[in-house]
Amino acid sequence: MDADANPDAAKAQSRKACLAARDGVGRLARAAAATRLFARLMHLRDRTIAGYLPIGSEADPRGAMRALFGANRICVPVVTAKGAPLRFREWWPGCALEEGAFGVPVPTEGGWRVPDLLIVPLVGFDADCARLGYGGGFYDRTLAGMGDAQTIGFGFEAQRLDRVPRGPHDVALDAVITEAGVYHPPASD
Ligand SMILES: Nc1nc2c(c(=O)[nH]1)N(C=O)[C@@H](CNc1ccc(C(=O)N[C@@H](CCC(=O)O)C(=O)O)cc1)CN2
Ligand SMILES: Nc1ncnc2c1ncn2[C@@H]1O[C@H](COP(=O)(O)OP(=O)(O)OP(=O)(O)O)[C@@H](O)[C@H]1O
Repeated sequence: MDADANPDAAKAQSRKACLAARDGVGRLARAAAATRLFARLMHLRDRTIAGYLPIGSEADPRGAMRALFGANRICVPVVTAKGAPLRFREWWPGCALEEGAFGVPVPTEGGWRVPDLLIVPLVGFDADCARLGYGGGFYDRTLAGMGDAQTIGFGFEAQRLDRVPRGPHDVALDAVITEAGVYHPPASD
């Protein structure tokens, strides 16, 4: 099968494999990934940074979110409607949360923010920084409308595919951080 000709079917297959691999990631790799994310972002000041509140076996960015809070504004994604871009609500350490769409925790109060940097959860990725998500298209729709915001995928080596099947809407990330290092997309020129 030509994966790019039928990306939705190819993605569904890859998604299962990536989620199973992610479920198997151990504590050491999880701690190492979190440390790398923090090391990469700790210099930031006066930014509006979208983190996320992890579900299932996702890499946990909350340590970096807590550390970045204070010198930066932190927000997290909220699904407001199917087929709509995500919106981002202010988050702070210990803020009250409730269960939102798809079982994702969301803050109960706080203003809406427009992030200039997004830490993006991954189901899978490849070395060119193509991303595979849960399949709702939420991040693709969101990033399509965000202009020059910086995007950093966060996950584990176990989630790396040889090549993520490309769909017409897919937006490549500016970097992917895992426990092993940082990936950047190939230069476009
Ligand atoms: N932590 C986190 N927050 C996020 C996302 C995400 O991927 N991760 N999203 C990214 O778009 C949006 C929520 N969209 C989602 C769309 C589908 C599923 C989903 O299919 N979940 C699986 C099982 C989840 C698990 O691992 O426990 C399911 O419902 O079967 C999850 C989130 C916004 N917030
Ligand atoms: N910008 C967009 N406009 C319209 N449809 C889109 C857009 N982005 C994605 N879609 C559609 O949404 C569906 C899911 O897309 P895709 O499989 O790429 O999601 P994903 O990136 O894995 O998931 P997510 O972004 O929610 O984590 C596809 O059918 C795709 O065509």
